[in-house]
Formats: sequence, structure tokens, C-alpha cells
Amino acid sequence: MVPRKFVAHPFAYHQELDVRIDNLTNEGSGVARVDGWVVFVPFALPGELVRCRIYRNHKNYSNADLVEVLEPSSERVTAPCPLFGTCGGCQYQHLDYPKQIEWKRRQVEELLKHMAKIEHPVLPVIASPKQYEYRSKITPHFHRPKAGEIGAIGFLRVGTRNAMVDVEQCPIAMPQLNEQLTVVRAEARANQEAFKNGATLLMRAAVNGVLTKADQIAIEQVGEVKFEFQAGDFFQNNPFILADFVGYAVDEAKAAGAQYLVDAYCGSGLFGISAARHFQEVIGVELSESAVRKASHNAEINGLTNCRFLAADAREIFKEVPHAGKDTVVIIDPPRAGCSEEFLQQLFAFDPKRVVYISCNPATQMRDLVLFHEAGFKLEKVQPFDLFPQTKHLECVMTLSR
Ligand SMILES: C[S@@+](CC[C@H](N)C(=O)[O-])C[C@H]1O[C@@H](n2cnc3c(N)ncnc32)[C@H](O)[C@@H]1O
Repeated sequence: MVPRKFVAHPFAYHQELDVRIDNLTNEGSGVARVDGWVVFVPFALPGELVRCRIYRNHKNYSNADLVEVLEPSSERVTAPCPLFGTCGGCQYQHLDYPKQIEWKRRQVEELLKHMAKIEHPVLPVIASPKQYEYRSKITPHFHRPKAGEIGAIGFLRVGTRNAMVDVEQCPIAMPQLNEQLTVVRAEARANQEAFKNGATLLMRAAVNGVLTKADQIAIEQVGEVKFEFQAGDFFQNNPFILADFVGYAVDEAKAAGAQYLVDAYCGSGLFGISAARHFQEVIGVELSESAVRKASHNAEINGLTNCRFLAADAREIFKEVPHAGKDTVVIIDPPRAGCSEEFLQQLFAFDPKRVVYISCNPATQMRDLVLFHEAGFKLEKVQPFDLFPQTKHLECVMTLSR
């Protein structure tokens, strides 16, 4: 049946096309051009000839499903997970890892050019030392049981906002999480009558074991520094690359030669505390009160007396900083939504010596970068880190100075 809202131009519903893929978007979709018209085909790789089936036409592009790979790319590999292509978690298991990070670099470069209108080289992506079994946190979910029975326990299905895929094992998760997943799934099913609603199950692997309660204390070691945080709070979840990632951000911050550091969106203090011995004072700001309590505690357990943390919206920080912008570096690591405009306007008025902007969402980072550019900041360096092999996600560190 043709969906009611289907627009039948330029292709018919479920029309099949043989197309050559020539690009890979930062959403992980192959891109083909049919007489100049763009067709997005997930799970198809650049260079491949594929048969695809149209399911939606937009104003200036179409979406299609992959039907068959007619001429595979030499970079195509066999995805180890039987759920690859069905589970929404991974986009790149079918692409050889060195090519994944090469494409991620190009994607950042293209976003810079098209969204921020800045032509600037992007450094080669720093690879994750582990390409599978790296994730230290997973949160499988199940919907409200029907007639007392729990359905799929797992992650979102590809291309949906609500449907779940049943996931018994997740190859990007650390092995101890998969062991726990088996136990937790069995327990949930054994007690399914007890669940009146759906639930999200937390599993966090830390130095002190696998934690499943949001308020349990997780311990992580990042380089020389020990961190404690609540298992349910934010913490970067690829511990294998973390010391290098944080080390890079700290090096960029300290290279400015300023005495003071502001760590905005600081969580439990990861960047500020890691950098503290290079600065006279570190001031962090973070919305989550529990994370701020942990940040203060983390400074203390690492013997640091030059850090203080404020539980507030990031834009409040500039009232609290007694130092001049010219003596201060600001690290920013906002959530996926990026920085608020109020925060950025205050940051620009503060006029820091350098900004190290870390982001897990290049789209909002580029949006914010336009404002930095307008405010007279110059982009000095763009260094992506692959914290999330097999997926479309990455962390990008931008160094900006006036
Ligand atoms: C990507 S995390 C980074 C945390 C920390 N830098 C780290 O790497 O562990 C973003 C953090 O921003 C916090 N946050 C979200 N909105 C905020 C706001 N408006 N002001 C301050 N912090 C906020 C979240 O609670 C979260 O801890």
C-alpha cells in the first residue's frame, strides 16, 4: 500500500533503481545522484553499484532502502553482528575500520565547508584502540508489557523512533556488559508481571565492576587521574581512548599559556581536573547537581585544591570568574544540542585567550562555529577522535583563538 502522504515525484513508491554511490553522509547514508537528484541509501558504500527501493521523496532528495549490492566496494567487510542493518545502534560494521575514520574526517571537512562556510583542514581522526567491545555503558529498553508479556529488550530499530529490536548481545559493548545483559534480560522476563510500564535498563562497566543502579558510584581511571561519578550520570563511554582524548584537550588548553581555566559543561570534572596541574585555578560549571558534587569530590581525591565547581546553567559562569579573559582558557563540552546563544554571547564578551570546543555533534558545533567566526575567533585546529567505532558518531575538538 502506498502511504497516504507519499509524494510521487520524481519516483514512484517502491520504484527500484540501480544507482552508483558516490558519497557517505555524516548520518551514515550512502549518496547517489540520479540525473542530479540526490538519493540516500543507508548501508550502501561509496563506489558501489546498488539496487535500491524508493520509500520517500522530499523537496530535493529521496530516501531509499538498500535491496541488493550489485558491485560491492573493496572496502566492504562482513558485519559481525547478526542485527547489523536492523538495530539502529551501528551504521558502519560493513565498512573496513581504517575507511570508517577516513570518511569521518571527510565528513567533518564537508560540514565545515557547507555549514560553517569555512575551508579548513581537518586532522586525521584518532582511531579507537578497540573497534569492538569498547562501550562501557549500554541502556537497553523495553516497552510496556502487553498482556503481562515483555516484548523486545534492546535498542531502537533502524529508521524508527519507537520500535525496538531484541538484542541478546551487543558486539560494541564490553564483554562484562554482555554477560550482565544475559542475566538482566532473563531477570526482566522472569518478573515480567511486576512491570506495569516499559523500562530502561542501565549497565555501566567501571573499574569497580558492572553497575546497574543509577545512583551507584562508578570509578574510572583516566591517565593519572581517578574519577568517581554516579553510574546514571554522563561519563565518556569509551575508556580505551579516553586518556588520549582528554590528554589532547588538556594540551590544547595549556598551550595557550594562560593561568586560568574555565571548564563549561564539566560533568564530573573530566577535563578541568585532568588539566588542573597546569593552571592556577580551574572553575567548572555544570547543570547536574550530582555531577557537580562529584566534580568537587574528584578534585579532592586527586589532591587538588585549585578547582571549584558551580551547579548552574553554563551561562552563569562568567559572573563567577574573577579573572580577565586574556588570562583564561575556556573548555566547552556541551550536550548534543550545542551551546545556548546566551552562553556564547557572554563567552564572546568575556573574550578568552583560547577556546577548546569539544563536541559529539558536528552539526551543532558547526552552527556555533559560525557565531565564533562572526565574533572574530579564528579556527586553529580541528582534531576528531573516534570514540564510537562502527557508528556514525564522533567527538571533534576545535581550537579557537581571537
Ligand atoms: C557531553 S557532557 C560533557 C561532560 C564532561 N565534560 C565530561 O566529558 O564528562 C555535557 C554535560 O553538560 C551538562 N549540561 C547540559 N546542559 C547544560 C547547561 N545548560 N549548562 C550547564 N551544563 C549543562 C550535562 O549535564 C552534561 O554533564
